[in-house]
Amino acid sequence: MNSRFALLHRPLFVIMALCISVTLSLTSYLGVAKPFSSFDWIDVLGEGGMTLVTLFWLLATLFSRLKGRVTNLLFIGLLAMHLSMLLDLLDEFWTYPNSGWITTFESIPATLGMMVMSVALYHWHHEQISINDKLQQRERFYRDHSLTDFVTGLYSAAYMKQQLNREVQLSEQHAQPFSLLMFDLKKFDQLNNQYGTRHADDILRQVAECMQLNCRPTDLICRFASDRFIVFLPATPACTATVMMHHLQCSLTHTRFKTPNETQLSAYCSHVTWQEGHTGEQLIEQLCQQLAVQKLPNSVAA
Ligand SMILES: Nc1nc2c(ncn2[C@@H]2O[C@H](COP(=O)(O)OP(=O)(O)OP(=O)(O)O)[C@@H](O)[C@H]2O)c(=O)[nH]1
Repeated sequence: MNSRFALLHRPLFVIMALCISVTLSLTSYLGVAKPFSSFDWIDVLGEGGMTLVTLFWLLATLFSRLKGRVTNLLFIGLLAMHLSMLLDLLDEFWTYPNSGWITTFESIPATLGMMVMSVALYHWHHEQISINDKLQQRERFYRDHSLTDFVTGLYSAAYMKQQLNREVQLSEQHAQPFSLLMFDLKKFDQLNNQYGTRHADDILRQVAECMQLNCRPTDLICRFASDRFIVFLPATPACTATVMMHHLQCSLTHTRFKTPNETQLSAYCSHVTWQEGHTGEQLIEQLCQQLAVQKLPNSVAA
């Protein structure tokens, strides 16, 4: 509930107060008080409870909804039900010798109120569908433009490319080399077929964790494509990059990944170190070419 919403509904609060005051005044003006001994306390309790609950629903609606058609319909329906309950409660305390129509009338607002409420709920349902649609569109927008990979939580390829281009510019100014590693899991397709996508996704997540554990805090790991990862090693010369690549490759090979059976993985890997004049795309192209060579049937790595 939000008190700021209530400020939007000042006219509805006035209407509610007016209707309740008129009902109370009318019944006390037309009615004759019943003797205390004839009060039926069980009825008072039951009808009083319903009167309070409908009043609470009314207030909750005004404190939690914005202005609009659904709010107005809910207000009308709930107010009519509340007035019916109030009249029902009041005739526990008053009799109406010359105005029996009040007792006849008391159940009509409830019926009308319920009909209006039904219409309000129908429109509320449609309102909710359209809100959900908008939320889904927004969620898709953020997911599409997200900088992280949905499955592994690693950085996305788009983010890596952004960082790479920035780093190429910086390196050109400061002539400081950086390196990139690329890993491609071997026969991941078979794991997908053997264990199904859910378990294969789990493996990708565990691979991501394994790489994070074995990289330095300054390194940036991204999931480049399906079972392909890139590690960006800032301020790292070629010799250190080679050591890091073998270290990561060994870590992947020696880890037992949790699946229905424990699975061991191996990966093709390549590395490249920035040299003056190279663009980010060229570096990635070189990494991919090295992997393609390893995948050739006659290659040792294959
Ligand atoms: N579970 C899961 N599988 C994916 C995802 N993205 C791509 N894949 C699957 O990953 C597999 C990659 O297949 P390939 O590129 O042939 O790789 P591979 O089987 O490892 O082949 P080699 O690299 O030559 O050993 C395909 O079966 C894709 O459907 C994903 O997000 N989750």
